[in-house]
Amino acid sequence: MLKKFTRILVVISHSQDFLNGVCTNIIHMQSKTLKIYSGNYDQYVQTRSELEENQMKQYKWEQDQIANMKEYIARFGHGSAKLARQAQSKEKTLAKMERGGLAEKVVRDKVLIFRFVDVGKLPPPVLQFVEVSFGYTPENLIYKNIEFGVDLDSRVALVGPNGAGKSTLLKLMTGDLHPTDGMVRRHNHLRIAQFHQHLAEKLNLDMSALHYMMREYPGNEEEKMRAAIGKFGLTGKAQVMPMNNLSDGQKARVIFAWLAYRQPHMLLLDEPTNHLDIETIDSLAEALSEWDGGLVLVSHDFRLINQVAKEIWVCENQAVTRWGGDIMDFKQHLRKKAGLSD
Ligand SMILES: Nc1ncnc2c1ncn2[C@@H]1O[C@H](COP(=O)(O)OP(=O)(O)OP(=O)(O)O)[C@@H](O)[C@H]1O
Repeated sequence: MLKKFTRILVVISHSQDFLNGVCTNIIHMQSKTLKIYSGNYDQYVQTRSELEENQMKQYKWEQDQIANMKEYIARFGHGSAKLARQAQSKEKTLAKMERGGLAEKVVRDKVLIFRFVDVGKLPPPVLQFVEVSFGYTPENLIYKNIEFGVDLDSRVALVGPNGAGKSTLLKLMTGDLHPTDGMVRRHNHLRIAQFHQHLAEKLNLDMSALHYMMREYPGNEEEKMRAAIGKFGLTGKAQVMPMNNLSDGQKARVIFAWLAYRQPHMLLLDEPTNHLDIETIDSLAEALSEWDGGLVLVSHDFRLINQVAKEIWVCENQAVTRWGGDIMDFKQHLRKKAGLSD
């Protein structure tokens, strides 16, 4: 109904699905300024990410140039006549750049502080795939003879085409699926926690987040559970109202609190950002960067991958292959493959 509404409609909502359904413009408020993005919420996230990525590139480039010029001026400004002339010329270029306006560093409003509990170390090998083959049916193998290890200092992003087997690989890691051939070895004390979208379906939405956590982890004091949920940015009334009333992003935070309370050594995250806004994603990225456990991430969100992954593994053609560059190189590679220019 709201979609057919022809006059101006202003909506303030946490629900991204709702915003996607009814909005044709998104207004972003930050540092006392407003910026309008045309399109729905998903388009806003995409455009804002791209603009910020470009802004950061420009900022870094300009700052490098400025640092080089300043160094030159300091070193040669009082040198021989020729060098001093060059230094003067650089001084002029520098002044011109500054007059023209420099790119500002991208600054984010910090809205949430996520925190995972540090768990200490387990000696490697922590999780090992030994000549693993797997297929849901024997005649259709998704993986053939794959071998790799994941340890607590691993920060891996799994990428690859839809249906290549990324989620399947996570399930083989957790033991939800068993290899058709070969072996997955896990350290005896290894605790793995997996985040995936279907966990939200397991929440009892008539319960509050606090009630839910107390039922899941019985024998704990209320204060302790409140603190555990609070670490993921759900505070006050939001902890005690039925979860039915929470946004998808807030429900995701309950799930993160639930996972974190198990104090995993290793987190496997399958599309964790689907219902999260940019600021929440950044909080998650920061928490993951500060945490000392192992991480395997499946995500279409290249920004998140860029922030937290140290390695990119490509799942394709029944194999898992380490990508030589970073996720931006991989993005470039995909664009080239699809015949898209920069
Ligand atoms: N329970 C299942 N039974 C049979 N086939 C399955 C099952 N789960 C997944 N598949 C199939 O296995 C293949 C790999 O699926 P998987 O979900 O692991 O891929 P993915 O790389 O995670 O894909 P996406 O990026 O689309 O999420 C797909 O062809 C999928 O249809």
